[in-house]
Amino acid sequence: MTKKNVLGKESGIEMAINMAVTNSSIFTTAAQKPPSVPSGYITISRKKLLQNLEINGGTRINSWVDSMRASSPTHHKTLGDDQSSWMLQHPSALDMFEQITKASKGKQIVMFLDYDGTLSPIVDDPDRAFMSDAMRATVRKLARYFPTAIVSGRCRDKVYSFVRLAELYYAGSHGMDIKGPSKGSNYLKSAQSVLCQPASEFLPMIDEVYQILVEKTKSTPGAKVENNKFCLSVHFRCVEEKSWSELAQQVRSVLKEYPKLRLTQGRKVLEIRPTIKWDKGKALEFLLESLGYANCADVFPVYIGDDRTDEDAFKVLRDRGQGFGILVSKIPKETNASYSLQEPSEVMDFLRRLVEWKRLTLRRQFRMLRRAVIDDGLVTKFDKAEPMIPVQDAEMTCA
Ligand SMILES: O=P(O)(O)OC[C@H]1O[C@H](O[C@H]2O[C@H](CO)[C@@H](O)[C@H](O)[C@H]2O)[C@H](O)[C@@H](O)[C@@H]1O
Repeated sequence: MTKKNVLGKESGIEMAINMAVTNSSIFTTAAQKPPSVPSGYITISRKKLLQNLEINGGTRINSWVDSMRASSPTHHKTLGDDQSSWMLQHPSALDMFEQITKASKGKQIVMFLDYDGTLSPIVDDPDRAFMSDAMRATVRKLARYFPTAIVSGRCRDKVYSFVRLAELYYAGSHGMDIKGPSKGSNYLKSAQSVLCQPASEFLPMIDEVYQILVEKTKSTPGAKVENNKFCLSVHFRCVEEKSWSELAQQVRSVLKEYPKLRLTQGRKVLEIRPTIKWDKGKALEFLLESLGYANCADVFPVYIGDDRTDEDAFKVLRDRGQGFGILVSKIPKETNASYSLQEPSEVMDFLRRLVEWKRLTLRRQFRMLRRAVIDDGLVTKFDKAEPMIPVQDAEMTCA
């Protein structure tokens, strides 16, 4: 039933079905359509797709499991035609750097960064997904130049314990737990207290389901249930592939008793979350609004992420026609992102280039301003003031 393409990955049909399982509201209008799928992929009508989903729970489980299998980069070694075609549609953000900065000209860039697989490499143990010191230093510099938010499926406290930068915005639990910087934000001071928890009423239910799932899955070697406060993750990464269907079935059977919870899929993980209409895309909109960019044409949001759950944010940007998404992936995936990066090390390169570009741009602007002041004969006043203004802050004001 599963049609593999030349890279041995899931076919267009399977991708489409899996995406629909994750978010059935996707692709409802022509305007929301993602870029057309690369040649060699097969498309399927929405009606047919929904029929496929209705067949039975088993089909759904199989498609999750097949998709998890397919998403392992170790299965894909060659750069075939499909990959080249996909790269044409989603070129490397590093190769397109100049075009990207040109498009942002005169606008305020706001950065949104997913954590796992974007800032930190994917590892077997979710408790040891540390980001490197070099990445931390890069993100710290980034936040000096642009408002920066971490948007993660993890519990907010947990992702903070990995990132440890108090000057950032954090949206944990797939955006269901948002908080502004606790120190040193150069941007909207009142946003420091921003707090958004649209799923608070689900806390007792999530805790209850966590206990049940821990109990239910403990007979499956390698299975791990992670409590992300407003959502849960059931990890498959260390479970033998032959046990994946059974584990997925166990999770599904628990969820049957909780119609107010839904299942979505990540990288070798099934995620349980409230059925509320809230996701990383909504979190992005909420943060833009909190920063004062709700109806602003002069904002340029950039979202970098590697996961299906990041697609909600990519789609928001595509629909708004503002900024763009960057998908971190070594393999072609159906996506609403415009550009791609292969792995966290490329993300770091991209962020460093962005910092350097902004630093040089601001220095140039600062020099021009200084020249203008000198030309206007205000040199004495200006020269007195200069040492009082740290270059960083002086640069910020003319951004
Ligand atoms: O939104 P994110 O920040 O990308 O969080 C999504 C999930 O990330 C974590 O799981 C993933 O990374 C683990 C560590 O590298 C890996 O072992 C696992 O297989 C991946 O799915 C996190 O543990 C989950 O709770 C998040 O939902």
